[in-house]
Amino acid sequence: MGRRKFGKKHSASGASVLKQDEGNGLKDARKPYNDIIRENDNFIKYYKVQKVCKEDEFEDFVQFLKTDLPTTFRITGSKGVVHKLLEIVEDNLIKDCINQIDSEKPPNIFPLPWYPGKLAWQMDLTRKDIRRCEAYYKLHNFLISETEHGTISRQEAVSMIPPLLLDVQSHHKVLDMCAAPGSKTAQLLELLHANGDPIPSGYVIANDVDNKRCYMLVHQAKRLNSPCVAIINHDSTVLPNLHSTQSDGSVKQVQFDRILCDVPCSGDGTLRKNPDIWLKWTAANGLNLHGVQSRILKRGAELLAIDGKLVYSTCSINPIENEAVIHRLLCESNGALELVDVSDTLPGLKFSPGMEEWLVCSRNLDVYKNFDEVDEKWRTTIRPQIVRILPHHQNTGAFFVAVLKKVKPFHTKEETNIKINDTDLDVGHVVEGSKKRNNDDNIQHKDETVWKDIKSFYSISDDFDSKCLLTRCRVGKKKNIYLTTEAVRDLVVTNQSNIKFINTGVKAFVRCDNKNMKCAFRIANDGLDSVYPFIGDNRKVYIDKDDLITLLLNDDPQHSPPIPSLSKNLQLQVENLSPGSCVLIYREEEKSKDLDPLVIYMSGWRGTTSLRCYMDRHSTMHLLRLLGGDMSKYDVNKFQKQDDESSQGEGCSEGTNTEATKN
Ligand SMILES: C[S@@+](CC[C@H](N)C(=O)[O-])C[C@H]1O[C@@H](n2cnc3c(N)ncnc32)[C@H](O)[C@@H]1O
Repeated sequence: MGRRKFGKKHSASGASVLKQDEGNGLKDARKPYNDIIRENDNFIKYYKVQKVCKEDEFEDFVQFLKTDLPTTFRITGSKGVVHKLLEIVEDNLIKDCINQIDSEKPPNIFPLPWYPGKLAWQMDLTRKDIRRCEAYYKLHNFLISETEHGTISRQEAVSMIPPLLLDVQSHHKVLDMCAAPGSKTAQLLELLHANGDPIPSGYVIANDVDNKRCYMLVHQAKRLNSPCVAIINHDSTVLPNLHSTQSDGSVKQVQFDRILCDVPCSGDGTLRKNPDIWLKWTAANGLNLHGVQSRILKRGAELLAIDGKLVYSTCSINPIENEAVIHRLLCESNGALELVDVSDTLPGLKFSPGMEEWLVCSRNLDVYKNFDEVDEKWRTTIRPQIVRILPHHQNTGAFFVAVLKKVKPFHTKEETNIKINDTDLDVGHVVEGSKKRNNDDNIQHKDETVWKDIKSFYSISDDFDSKCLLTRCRVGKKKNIYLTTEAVRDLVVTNQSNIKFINTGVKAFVRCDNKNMKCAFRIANDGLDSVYPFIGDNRKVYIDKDDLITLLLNDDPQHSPPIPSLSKNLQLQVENLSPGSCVLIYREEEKSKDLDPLVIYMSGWRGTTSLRCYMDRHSTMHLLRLLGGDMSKYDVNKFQKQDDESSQGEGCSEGTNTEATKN
């Protein structure tokens, strides 16, 4: 969910420009949010005449829109981690906030009733409350470090709904047509990995027309460490067909099992989060976007497999951007698409059914008085399987979701079934932009050597498909080696002449060129969950809680914990381990058969006399939090330590401690 930037053209989408002096005539919309007068007569008039909710609810609807949005977040990760984090939220975080607040009415913090497994939480606090109030500094630190680590996602409640309704399974081919900044892409990826499979056979292709915004997707994908994602940069209205190689070597057009069309919209459902929209709202915004929204949806329907599901969503309240778009496609599809009734899918979610009638108004709010004047396509009734969420239903933003199922072919373009030469990309490259791949035998040869060294040093099992390792450049020393899946690699290789791939793969190995190690690459934390099952026992070290906490508390690369300072068990394990990269494994003792134990894999380094783990600051905080270790060194109260704030920076990267390899 999201909306176009203020006053920004969206040329590629063909959508019109939102001008600064639109709306209620105020020229300078760049006011501090506090100073914005949350009123717009045209907005009120328009939605009254559209009968967007029952008459007796209208006042509530408007009042809720005028208040700030509560904060929400989702918990994600392996089952063991999720269970632990839930415990921390319920037992520590909430109590902490309540105890700290010097008020009779502490903030309400509760799990969203409709989100499965208590994994999404809402608190009646705005982002600003949390940032500015000292009592919430631990909560603020929690939100920042867990977000950066990838174990929570701060996402608006209503924006969590479309991926849930898509019902993604680990084998699904999923397309996210308008993906940036990527909160829903992240959720789709989580669902793909939900059954615990570190390398699912399905994938998510995340597309956005805006090249810069595609890099927001890169950041999201990096947080989640999935090898099953590729980011592409196209106008969805004319998204080229993608092809994949079949088992018989032929190449066939990809038909997606699941498609998300979270289209660009006027965004008036986000008024609580973006009050500047009050200043520039006009009825024209929705009208101008209807065309591009319809074209994106239609292209999505073309790319959908038979029996596949497509979710169309907007954060707009306007029926012209919502029901009218769905209605238009249903009319054109000649029975190929059906609306799916999702009204019972998320018990506990309050919503209104889709609108059955709507009006077309001009920019000046001239409503078509004589209904005969209105084109047929605007006025037919739509069945109410659609989910419409308004802010007063359950104190959220406003949102629109419709789920479509394809039951027979629709606008089929000729299916291509072409033979191509199988491109043998042993250690290939991550494609940046539309650069074409050219063969370079020398590099292939060198890469084979690199792979041989890695395979032998880590005793990597023969089941591991080294073709799925990619590098970013074809010439010179490779810095990082990325892991992708067979299916994603095939897509990159097969489509690189007509698809602009921005990024794919998760970092699996990092060059470290240390004279003490017999391999030039160390293991990266990012891809460890996927690579771990293939690593031999010779580089695995099992670590207990106390030793792990000792390692995590050490942040001085020049003085890593000396081996004799660690437990006897650990000393014995590393005694015969040659210097270099290793995997540290922590396994919590099983408390109950019903609960998955906490298991953590980390990239470690056995120095000549010391042992350490590679962890950035946020991941260190995350692990200490899970282990119940002393966090005082990192869980800084910025109100007491204002001067240190910049040095507590939020952008550390793995291996802040690159010097560690010298120990
Ligand atoms: C509502 S936002 C998507 C929010 C995103 N799904 C999320 O959950 O974070 C709409 C996105 O559509 C992109 N967009 C606009 N026109 C497009 C087009 N014709 N093709 C593809 N993407 C487009 C915009 O750049 C913007 O990032």
